[in-house]
Amino acid sequence: MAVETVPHTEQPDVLEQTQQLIKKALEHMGCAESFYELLKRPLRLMTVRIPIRMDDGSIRVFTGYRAQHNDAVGPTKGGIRFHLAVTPEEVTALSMRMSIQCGLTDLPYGGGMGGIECDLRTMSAAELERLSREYVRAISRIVGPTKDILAPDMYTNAQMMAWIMDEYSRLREFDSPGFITSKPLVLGGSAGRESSTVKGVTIVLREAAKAAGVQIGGAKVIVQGFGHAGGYLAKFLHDAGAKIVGISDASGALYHPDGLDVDYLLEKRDAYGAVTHLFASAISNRELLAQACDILIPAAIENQITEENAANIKANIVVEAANGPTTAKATEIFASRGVLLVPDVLASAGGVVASYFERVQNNQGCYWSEAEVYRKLDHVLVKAFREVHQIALESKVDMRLAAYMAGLRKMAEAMRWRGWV
Ligand SMILES: NC(=O)c1ccc[n+]([C@@H]2O[C@H](COP(=O)([O-])OP(=O)(O)OC[C@H]3O[C@@H](n4cnc5c(N)ncnc54)[C@H](O)[C@@H]3O)[C@@H](O)[C@H]2O)c1
Repeated sequence: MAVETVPHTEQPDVLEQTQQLIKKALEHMGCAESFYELLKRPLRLMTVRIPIRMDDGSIRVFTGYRAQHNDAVGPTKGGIRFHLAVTPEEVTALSMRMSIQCGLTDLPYGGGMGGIECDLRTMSAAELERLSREYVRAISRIVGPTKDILAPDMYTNAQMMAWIMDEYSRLREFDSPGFITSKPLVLGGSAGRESSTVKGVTIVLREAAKAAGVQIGGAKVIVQGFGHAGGYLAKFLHDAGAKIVGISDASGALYHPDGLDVDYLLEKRDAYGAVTHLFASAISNRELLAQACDILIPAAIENQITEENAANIKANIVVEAANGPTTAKATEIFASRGVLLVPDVLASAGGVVASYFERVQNNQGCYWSEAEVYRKLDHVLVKAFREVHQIALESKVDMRLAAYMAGLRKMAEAMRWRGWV
């Protein structure tokens, strides 16, 4: 029985938006049309059909993908998501964004991304293990520690990474920890990897505040979303002396100009990051975004800041902890108003940098402390932020376009040297 899939209408838009940004960035960089011709699609996109015997004895056929955007600089690298709405367009767009993240942080990688159409909630652990193992067998010809390095993404975790690494090592008949990152520590995982993405957000936020002349101590901050990312960021900023004047979750928002009690809210928050339903004074997310603050951190879902509300936002700095919270039109409005927008590709780049550190440690057989990982992460992200900011100032473009230009620079040069363009 084939797995049921649902249409995911947003996916082609994500691909189209990513392609448009790449095209615009290459034009600003003075690259010929041939660069875009190659970069508008992945070099390889593999589709696999995977028959799995389910616990009840029936066979179910799953569809999986692996996109490898560009390997001019080095092997591709990127996550795997297990989700019913995974499509080839989605993994294509995400592989392109991974290329940008690797490029702007100067990692020796291009972007990759994969996924399997499946609904984890309906599968047992044994079925998931069989699916993880068969997926890597199905794509084994095109992946490997020097070809394409895998990692977790939505709805995948360290256990699945361990199964995939184990299956790949069996296939190749040698232990291959550097083939996949975010493994359990005992299998060659890296200290600090789990918090590296959100830790990275705090590093670029600190740099953005410096660049905009805003002191974090005493700054008024609104955080949209109070889950893993939003809760961590609210706590980090609160401890750094900022005043968290607003937070929100899926059902509403809380705002107080004198600051909220973040520790109390974190204590009351449930496992889904929900807390505002406990308060009669809750307002809507839309109302929250229009309140006074110096720094706004969207850390929930996409398309929250649009051409309809961008002009009402009071913050001088907006840091996109979530993926795609600001539309292209809203990005333009921010740029025309002088709001410093730190785009998602830069704000969330800490994860792939820490994945790279994990692979370096696997190759060396020598492991670093969490403090060492964070020190190195700081160094890479400060450099990345400064480069992107400088490109934005020099080329008079917004930070999102500047991030794409920084992300494509090395890849474009490598393609030229290789004679691909
Ligand atoms: N988990 C991480 O380490 C991490 C790090 C950096 C960035 N991110 C990104 O941040 C975003 C959130 O991830 P997470 O891990 O915190 O998820 P999560 O599921 O832990 O939390 C999501 C939060 O957003 C809230 N939310 C959902 N819909 C909302 C809406 N319409 N309006 C306002 N709030 C809403 C939920 O109530 C919850 O508080 C994602 O885009 C993710 O990619 C996650």
